[in-house]
Amino acid sequence: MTRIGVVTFPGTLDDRDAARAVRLAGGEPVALWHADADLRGVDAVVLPGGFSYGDYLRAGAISRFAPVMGEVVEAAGKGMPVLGICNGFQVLTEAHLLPGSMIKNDHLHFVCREQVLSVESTDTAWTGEYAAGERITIPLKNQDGQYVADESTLDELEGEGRVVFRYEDTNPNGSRRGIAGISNAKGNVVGLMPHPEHAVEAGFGPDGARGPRSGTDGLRFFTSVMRSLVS
Ligand SMILES: NC(=O)CC[C@H](N)C(=O)O
Repeated sequence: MTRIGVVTFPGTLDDRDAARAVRLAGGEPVALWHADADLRGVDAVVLPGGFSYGDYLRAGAISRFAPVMGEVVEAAGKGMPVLGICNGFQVLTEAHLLPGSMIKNDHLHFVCREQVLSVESTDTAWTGEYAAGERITIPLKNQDGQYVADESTLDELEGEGRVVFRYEDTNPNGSRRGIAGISNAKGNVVGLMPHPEHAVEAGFGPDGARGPRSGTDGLRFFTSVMRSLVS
């Protein structure tokens, strides 16, 4: 069975939902602690959402120095799939596994909504089971969700097909070019602000009466990575 590590930092709050998403997708979740010095032989890693180290200094800025992150950076460099969700995305930018930064939402308020995204790239370890251009609805909840990078970095991301998700219908936080998620050049590392792990079970995720898969648009992140590991 595919073993997917879920990292808990002090202040993480979505680790249990991430572990549950892994289980519902057919994988085995493995709890990793921020102070761990090894990844316990996992096949992939999820950095979940929350307020690691209280978002002090800057969201993700302290977590980046946690012992487990040294292992995650090394494994990611060797091609291990890594997914950063919300605070996890913030950690990935702070750790320089992904370019750019997350700053306060442009309206300066916390945002909590069901967010429509377009899947712009299916060429990553975490999105292979989506259709290019597909619209999905998953929850978004954060205060530091505005993705920023300089123009040349944004052009490079667009040119290399590394914009993985874009906000649809509305830009909820002022992110440059409506970017909701990006990948590294190899496509094994993906970060996004909205939360796929909160939309994995019918009746609990965003509903919207959109048919039989309603509320489960996030599940294919986790089935995609398992498929990418066996193929
Ligand atoms: N949901 C989350 O992971 C929150 C992320 C981060 N602490 C923020 O508020 O921006």
